[in-house]
Amino acid sequence: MTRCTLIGAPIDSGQRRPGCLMGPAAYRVAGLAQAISDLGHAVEDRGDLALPALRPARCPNAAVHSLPETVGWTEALIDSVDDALSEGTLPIVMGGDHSLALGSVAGAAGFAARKGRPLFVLWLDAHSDFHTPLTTTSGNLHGTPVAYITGRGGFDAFPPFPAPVPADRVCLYGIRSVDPAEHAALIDHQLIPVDMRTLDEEGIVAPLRRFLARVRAAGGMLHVSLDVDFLDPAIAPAVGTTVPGGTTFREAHLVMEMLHESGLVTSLDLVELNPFLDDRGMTARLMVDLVASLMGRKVFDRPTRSK
Ligand SMILES: NC(=[NH2+])NCCC[C@H](N)C(=O)O
Ligand SMILES: [Mn+2]
Ligand SMILES: [Mn+2]
Repeated sequence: MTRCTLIGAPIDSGQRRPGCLMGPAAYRVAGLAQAISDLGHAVEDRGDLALPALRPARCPNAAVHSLPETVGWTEALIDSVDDALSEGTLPIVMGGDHSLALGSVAGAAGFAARKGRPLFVLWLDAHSDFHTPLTTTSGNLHGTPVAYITGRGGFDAFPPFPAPVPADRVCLYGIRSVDPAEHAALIDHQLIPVDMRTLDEEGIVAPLRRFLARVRAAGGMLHVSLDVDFLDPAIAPAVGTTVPGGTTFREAHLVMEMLHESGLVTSLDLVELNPFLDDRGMTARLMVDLVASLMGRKVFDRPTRSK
């Protein structure tokens, strides 16, 4: 039995297409808490975070937008994720765009540092999100958390990242859209993504097994950040940054089932769901279903619907 804390993060400011702020509501409507408690776990929904009073923040890159909001959300998430971990629970952050991971991973990193445990990050995404505020050309800060997590510069407006995560403890999984500046920086940091080509060749299991073995051997904590666009847009249309060629239903579930069996996951983000773009809730429901697999639902536990 795991105790889970649901944290609503109604955040839209990391990109330009409105709708992600409805994410937490969609997860509640799709029955996230029930799906987890049906598996025998305890769940507490803390409701939605509020944006703290904004302080001015500036960035030399004129493309960057919504910096004060993003800094504010980052601060709120650092505290709520750290609190949930300190209470011995598994925080599940219901986003909200991926900029929320600036705060959720920083909160997990602060906690891990106090416990003297290494933090590992599994980034399930079509994108590497490795821009800094200085290199992004879209100006959308949801494309930057992996740079913040690994301690790259350019985040002067943000709280200093507690104990930056070395690049070799970050596993980018399912990647198939990387901007030129990100690509150069990935090479620089020797951060080799497990891209879709690799998954095509090796299968979804082997690279994940290798990573999880390293987390276990190090006695690490594991933060999982699940971006809706990790999934193929055919099965998960409710996202503003679709890229064809994503993971299938079974590949994604297999990842979640392996994560469950590993027993290593200590915090989780659900990001980029834009319910405004959904098709009768199919993406929200799939995300809830994936969380259920992560929390212990087995492949046999599926009902057959007649008609
Ligand atoms: N979390 C995401 N969906 N990120 C998409 C980022 C796309 C692109 N690399 C950008 O920086 O604008
Ligand atoms: Mn992302
Ligand atoms: Mn993405």
